[in-house]
Amino acid sequence: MLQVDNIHTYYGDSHILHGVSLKVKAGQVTSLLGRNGAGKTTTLLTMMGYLAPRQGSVTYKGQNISGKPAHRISRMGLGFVPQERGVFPSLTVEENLTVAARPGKDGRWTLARIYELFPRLKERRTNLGFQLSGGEQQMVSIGRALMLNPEVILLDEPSEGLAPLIVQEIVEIVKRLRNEGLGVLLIEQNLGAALELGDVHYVLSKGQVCFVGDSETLRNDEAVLSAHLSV
Ligand SMILES: Nc1ncnc2c1ncn2[C@@H]1O[C@H](COP(=O)(O)OP(=O)(O)OP(=O)(O)O)[C@@H](O)[C@H]1O
Repeated sequence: MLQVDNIHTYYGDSHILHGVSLKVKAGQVTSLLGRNGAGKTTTLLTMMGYLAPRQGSVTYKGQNISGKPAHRISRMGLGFVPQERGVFPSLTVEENLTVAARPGKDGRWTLARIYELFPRLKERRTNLGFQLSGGEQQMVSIGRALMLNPEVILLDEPSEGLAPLIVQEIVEIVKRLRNEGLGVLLIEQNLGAALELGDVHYVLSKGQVCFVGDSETLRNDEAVLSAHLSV
């Protein structure tokens, strides 16, 4: 569905991604792991069109999307939940959710369905962005991406800084999205959550993929766990 082939991405003269390739399939969670600075966020930003790869390509449903502007890529069906969450502080929860909403082909995600997925957001729908907890902000950020009716959703460290109970809530939400047939690409520092969720894991090191495999294979690969995942 979404495929990255041999991308090389730079920040100015700094060569960050050295030939990263990966695939995101519908109805699966693809996890992207690796130490700080390994290139995970850079990979997502390249896929979403915020950075243009100097070499290689990003293909979505057979179409080369590398170098297309981010707003067009998002309109094609790629939802993005950035690490910094991007909640507008002076808008209400409901305004944050609807500000960029757009019906998809089958208009599946509506405000009512987002509130069913996140009952807490319904309770807080008139609260302003700056009044929300970290977990609630993360829910708004995921809900807002869903309101664009994506077929693939890219999540950059959704559990970062959240209490364990909220992390578990986010894990359950990601499972539901996968079960609804979305393709999910997940950057996750919480290895337990990543192992629970990931159908396939890619481990990045210095801008290159150094491991691809399922949770069981990763759990048993002590060399990769200790060298690249601080376990
Ligand atoms: N705007 C930028 N300008 C220059 N270098 C950058 C920029 N953003 C990131 N980098 C560098 O690119 C490398 C990869 O960063 P990236 O954010 O992709 O890593 P990451 O694996 O997502 O790690 P983290 O968990 O810290 O976000 C790092 O060495 C980082 O210092």
